[in-house]
Amino acid sequence: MLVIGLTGGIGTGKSTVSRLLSTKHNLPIIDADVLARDVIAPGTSGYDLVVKHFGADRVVMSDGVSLDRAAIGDIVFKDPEERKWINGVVHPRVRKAMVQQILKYWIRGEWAVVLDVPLLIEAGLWKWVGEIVVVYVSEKLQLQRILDRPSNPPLTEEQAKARMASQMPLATKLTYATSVLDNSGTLADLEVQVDRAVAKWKDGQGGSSGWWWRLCWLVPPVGLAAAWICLLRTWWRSRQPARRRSRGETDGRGERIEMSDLRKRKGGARL
Ligand SMILES: CC(C)(COP(=O)(O)OP(=O)(O)OC[C@H]1O[C@@H](n2cnc3c(N)ncnc32)[C@H](O)[C@@H]1O)[C@@H](O)C(=O)NCCC(=O)NCCS
Ligand SMILES: Nc1ncnc2c1ncn2[C@@H]1O[C@H](COP(=O)(O)OP(=O)(O)OP(=O)(O)O)[C@@H](O)[C@H]1O
Repeated sequence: MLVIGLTGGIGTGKSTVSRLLSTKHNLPIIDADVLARDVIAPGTSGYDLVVKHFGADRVVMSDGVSLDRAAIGDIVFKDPEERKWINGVVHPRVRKAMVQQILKYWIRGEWAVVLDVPLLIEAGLWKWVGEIVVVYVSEKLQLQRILDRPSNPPLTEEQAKARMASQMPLATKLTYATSVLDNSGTLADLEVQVDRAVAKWKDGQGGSSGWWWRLCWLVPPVGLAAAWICLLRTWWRSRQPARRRSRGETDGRGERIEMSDLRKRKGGARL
């Protein structure tokens, strides 16, 4: 089963792409935002921790039970330490729920599953998926779409900018991508790109017969070996010097490669 990691920035169009993948292409979707709500819903250990940490007077609504998500958002998107704290509560629980759902879809014999995770790269989950799809728009359009989106209560420009700033820049996320969906155009433009991406993934899984994923499913040792190869390939691609440089990594190895590139260009002159 191909595990597709779908990511991007807040408001770049991940849910819009998920909807297309689910309704048009029948792919199962695991939505991290939904799981992140479930794991701090009333009655969970996550809820108790959040209420105890932030204080019921700040984050519980007037009904005495429901969490005031806007109030929590105002705290955590302004304060990196508080964001780190809530991530520490939510992320391990979301990861566990995701693994359970992936297993469920694998047992069902699905050929692929989509993980819609806004923080796929930030949280390091990109290492565990076979495809990394980044939904991209410019920062200007991103802000515009967040502000235009119907939400209750609507986000102010300041709140939207605080959320954007709390995430890794989209340009850096692009350097991890195995597929990029440019959502700067119309919904029809996006749909064409989604169709093309699905066709590519299907090809990789054995085309219309799906012989390859069926073999992996029916013979688990083959499936396991294929999964390891797939993870190694994702990891290897991410180590490529060009990708590392473009996301600003300047460790020794990257610098040496740049220097040797320069040497070649200068006809071997000493630098
Ligand atoms: C702070 C909370 C309560 C605000 O809830 P609210 O309903 O207003 O927003 P919602 O959950 O729908 O998130 C909207 C978007 O905000 C961005 N976002 C959410 N949490 C984070 C975070 N910790 N860091 C950066 N961006 C985030 C994502 O792009 C997400 O799609 C909520 O976002 C939360 O619990 N966040 C911490 C857990 C988390 O990281 N969730 C993201 C998926 S794992
Ligand atoms: N191509 C498009 N043209 C116009 N509007 C769009 C397009 N794609 C998405 N939108 C709109 O932009 C807004 C943000 O899209 P969406 O909710 O899919 O983003 P998201 O990445 O899932 O956001 P979040 O990180 O908050 O979950 C929505 O109101 C959506 O309808």
